[in-house]
Amino acid sequence: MAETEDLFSAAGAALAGGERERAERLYRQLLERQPAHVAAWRALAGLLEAAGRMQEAEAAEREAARQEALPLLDVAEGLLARGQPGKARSLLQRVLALDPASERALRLGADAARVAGDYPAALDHYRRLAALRPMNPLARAGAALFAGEPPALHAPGLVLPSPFVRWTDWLPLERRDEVFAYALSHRSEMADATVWQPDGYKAMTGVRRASVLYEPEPILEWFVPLLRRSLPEVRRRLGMPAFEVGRVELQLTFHGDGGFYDQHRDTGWPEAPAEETDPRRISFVAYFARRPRRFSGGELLLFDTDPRSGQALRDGTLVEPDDNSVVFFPSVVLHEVRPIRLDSTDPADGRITLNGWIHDAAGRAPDYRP
Ligand SMILES: O=C(O)CCC(=O)C(=O)O
Ligand SMILES: [Fe+2]
Repeated sequence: MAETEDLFSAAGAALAGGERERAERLYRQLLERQPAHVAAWRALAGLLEAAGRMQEAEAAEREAARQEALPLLDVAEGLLARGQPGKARSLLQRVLALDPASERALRLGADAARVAGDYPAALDHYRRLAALRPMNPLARAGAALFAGEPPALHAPGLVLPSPFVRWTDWLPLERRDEVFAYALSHRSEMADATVWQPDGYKAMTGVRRASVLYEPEPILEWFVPLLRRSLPEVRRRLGMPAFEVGRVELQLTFHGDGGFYDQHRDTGWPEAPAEETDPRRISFVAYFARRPRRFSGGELLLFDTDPRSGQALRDGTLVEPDDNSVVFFPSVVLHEVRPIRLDSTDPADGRITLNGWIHDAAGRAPDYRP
């Protein structure tokens, strides 16, 4: 280190003494030893510019910016891993201002935007990555997903954002109001939500806290046909092969203050018997809430999954539980409901969903993995 600083001073002195060639040689020597020396790159860039060697000067300036951005990328990645996407995003904006071609900043920026539920920003980052690396599978998959297009490619083995389809302002308003009113008038009939255990379904408040009303008849009648009509488009965008639709499970679910559902997949938690959940292909959740929402939290998180281990690698994509929005995702995708905070006991202030699963009539274990 001391040696490089000596070189830096010597180069500066040479420059001040008008010995441009010697200064250049010294800066280059220094940078060979310490390529991360931002000030040396900048000094070299200035020297080259003064000599009219514009292309070389620009290259040195770009390298200075790239080297300045590198440590910020590590910090941003750490912030993201510690659940601070907001801070990570502002840092990454700085990095991209310095070095617009930083693939790592674009990847991290897309991750940070996804986990903040900012899909337009995620799309923008994937598109910029795709412009730099047109064949990069992550760039192509991310750009297609957030543009609402079918998956661009089949890339088994890669960790890609889990596919989903989300629509806002989904139901006609009368239908939206009908569900909301039905949920409120049947609130007292809802039972504690359960999860599967080897000795049967159990309420386990350390894993899931919610109330459920199974198969709400008057809603089923029109809701299930509506789902069926949406299915071709949903399947297309999930890149899911056609299957013969079997049963559709439907439930009305309520989350109040403290409600949540830990990480799980709807095809079994941690391992449900095949006959219980194997036929589930597509999970759907339609959200109902007061506008503006009175509760905070309660977002759905779709994890990025390592296809080899089946474990969640990253928080993935956040889905806001906006009133009258709906989300569809493959039932094999790992997900969770983040804790809900609410300082009211009025059920109308809570998080109401119509959620369930579309079955494959053949009922086999899924041959589809996202
Ligand atoms: O309420 C949600 O957003 C998801 C619910 C869920 O994961 C489930 O019921 O299996
Ligand atoms: Fe689920």
